[in-house]
Amino acid sequence: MIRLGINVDHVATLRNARGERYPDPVRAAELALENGADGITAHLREDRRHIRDEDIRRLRALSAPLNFEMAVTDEMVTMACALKPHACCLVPERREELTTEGGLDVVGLRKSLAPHVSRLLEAGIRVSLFIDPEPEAIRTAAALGAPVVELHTGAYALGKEGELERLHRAAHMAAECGIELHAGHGLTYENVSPITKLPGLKELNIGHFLISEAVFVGLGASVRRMKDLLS
Ligand SMILES: CC(=O)[C@@H](O)[C@H](O)COP(=O)(O)O
Ligand SMILES: NCC(=O)COP(=O)(O)O
Repeated sequence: MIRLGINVDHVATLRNARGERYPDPVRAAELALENGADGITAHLREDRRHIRDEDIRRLRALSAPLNFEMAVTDEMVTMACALKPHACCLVPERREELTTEGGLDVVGLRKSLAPHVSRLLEAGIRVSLFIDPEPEAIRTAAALGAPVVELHTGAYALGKEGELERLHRAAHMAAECGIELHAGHGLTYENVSPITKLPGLKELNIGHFLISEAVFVGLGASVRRMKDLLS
């Protein structure tokens, strides 16, 4: 069974558009969980463009697993070690990016990543590295002691040639390295099914499309339909 993590970032985007207190990402998380979500993902960006610190604290108070997405900085690692979410997913961030454009450069940043990964693991937090589907990145993630990798499916979602095959090769490498396989970014009802066929896939994190779909059908229905596609 593939677990479904619902990313509530863009509920916060809508809230922040007017500086109001609604729609509340925590209420969205509760509704998603009532409708089949297995966990909640939220990305506290350094620029706080959507999820804010208080959102993360309130999401952590829910009984469901929180996958805290964050950049690899002292600020975020310290916050994560204090909050102790179920999981942290380490992602790259560039201020000017519209959305997460690529995976974390675990090969190039291996030396600087190592102490942060160790610190999070020592705090009892499951560490996931958000990477492009590259064999060397997976081997490096395993060498860093990360128990999970989340493959960036953005290029696949944009229809880039050969991406699904690339993801399959990466999935086989993750199995060889004994590292748990997750995936996410840009997934929709239309493109998710081939991703569910990745060998060993345990979790998908999906947000933007489902929050967008919720505008028309409601969040409960939006989540339930995706959950059905994963079963
Ligand atoms: C890491 C990832 O793919 C998602 O969390 C994505 O970053 C959502 O946040 P943005 O929409 O701000 O990119
Ligand atoms: N890590 C992927 C995620 O959390 C959600 O990405 P998206 O579905 O909002 O593109």
